[in-house]
Amino acid sequence: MQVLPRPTNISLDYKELYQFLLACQQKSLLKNKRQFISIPIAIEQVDPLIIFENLAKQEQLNFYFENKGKQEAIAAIDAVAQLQIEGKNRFSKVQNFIKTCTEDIIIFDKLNKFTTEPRFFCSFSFFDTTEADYPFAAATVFLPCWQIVRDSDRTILIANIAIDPNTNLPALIPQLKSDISKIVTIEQQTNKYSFSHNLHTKDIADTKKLQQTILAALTSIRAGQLNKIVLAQALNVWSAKDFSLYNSLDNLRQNHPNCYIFSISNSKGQNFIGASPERLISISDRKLEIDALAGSAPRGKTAIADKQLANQLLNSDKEKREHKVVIDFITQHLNQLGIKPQILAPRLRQLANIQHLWTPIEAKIPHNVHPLEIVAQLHPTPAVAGETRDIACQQIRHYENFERGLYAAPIGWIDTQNNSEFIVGIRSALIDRNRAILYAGAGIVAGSDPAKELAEIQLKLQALLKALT
Ligand SMILES: C=C(O[C@@H]1C=C(C(=O)O)C=C[C@H]1O)C(=O)O
Repeated sequence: MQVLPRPTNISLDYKELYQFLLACQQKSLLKNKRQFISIPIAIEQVDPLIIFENLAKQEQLNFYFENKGKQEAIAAIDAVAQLQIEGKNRFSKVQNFIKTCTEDIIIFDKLNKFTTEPRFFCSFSFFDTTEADYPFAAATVFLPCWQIVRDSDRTILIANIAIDPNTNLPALIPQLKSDISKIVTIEQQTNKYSFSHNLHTKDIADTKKLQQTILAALTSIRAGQLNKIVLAQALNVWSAKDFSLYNSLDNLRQNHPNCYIFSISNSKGQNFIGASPERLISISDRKLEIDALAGSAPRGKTAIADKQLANQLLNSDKEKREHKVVIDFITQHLNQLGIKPQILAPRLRQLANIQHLWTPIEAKIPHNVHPLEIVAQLHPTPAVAGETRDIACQQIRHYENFERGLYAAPIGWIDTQNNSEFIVGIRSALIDRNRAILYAGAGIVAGSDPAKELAEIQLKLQALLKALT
């Protein structure tokens, strides 16, 4: 059980807000267009996951993001505007949607006290299109009704509302007041429900077949068809009871404090969740940060064994080649956008169960480059597809007998100032009531040992399985 200080009064002048909304309604009348009013409110430090658990409903679009190590957590609940699309131009269509909505956003923040802007939350699938029965669209973007952003020293709640000439403002204010009061008085303590593990599992791509696929991929690599391919496995899991989204996310953040914990719902009862160590992009005041992450080893059981594994990883030719392919690809594709990256020294990214070779990449981005142009250029990187990209993607389609869907694809947010963060949705699971499909993969290059790659995938899947309750 976790107990946090209970939120107290918040400072929002509803009379002043009413006058402001009247002026916004006038504007909407003149423009003949609905306007979005964004109302930021500083509230006491809360756990956004508890708010998420209490407020988020299965029939709404919802989004959760947390990096415990960085003391950052975001909950986005329900949509005031949304778009779900398929197809090749999905990144630019989402960009246009954000641009159009942003033109209609009016922020009620007269003193300019808050630097937290309203954010658009997005998920993309690995490929441009998804199979007809896959429960998420190839691209989803939404402006939430409620956004809660907590960092190390403050929590900002944002209410986004749509106003048109017909909106009944006298009725809206008491509703808003009651909703805000409900949110800030949510009991900041929670009891985890006890849940007996009775999980049944079945590999979709059975392990023997995956081993054969890895051998076939190695033959293609030797024949010079490609340099690297990332092959994944899907694991079907059933439980007697429905999985608890809250418990699973809470487990993930406790077990993987250095990873990005995420959850996105499709408003039809399915959720895509995971704990990813890989940041595709993060942009703050035009400073771009990217993680090149590829090349792995397990963690050792003792400090000496761990150090030995780390040293082997840092010095292995095969792992270094697998890693370099990712750095070269990112550099090249940023150059194509006129971005000159700085490649920092390679290092280790040590997680609870696994360690990776990691090279941080930084750059200052020009004013005219939108975060989604960078995402569109980079996705999928050779960390999750391979090299060359097109051939690797064709072979992934050929070899993998399951829909990747949101696995290994960009998930994140963009605010109205083009600050942004997208992670790569690896080590993830599609949850559908009492059923789940777990996904994890590994990069194959010349010299890969199929048994080791299979063991790496199992290690990643087991970490997820442990969190599902
Ligand atoms: C593809 C995944 O992870 C990727 C593959 C890695 C590897 O093979 O060394 C390391 C990190 C990720 O780039 C996954 O976890 O599903």
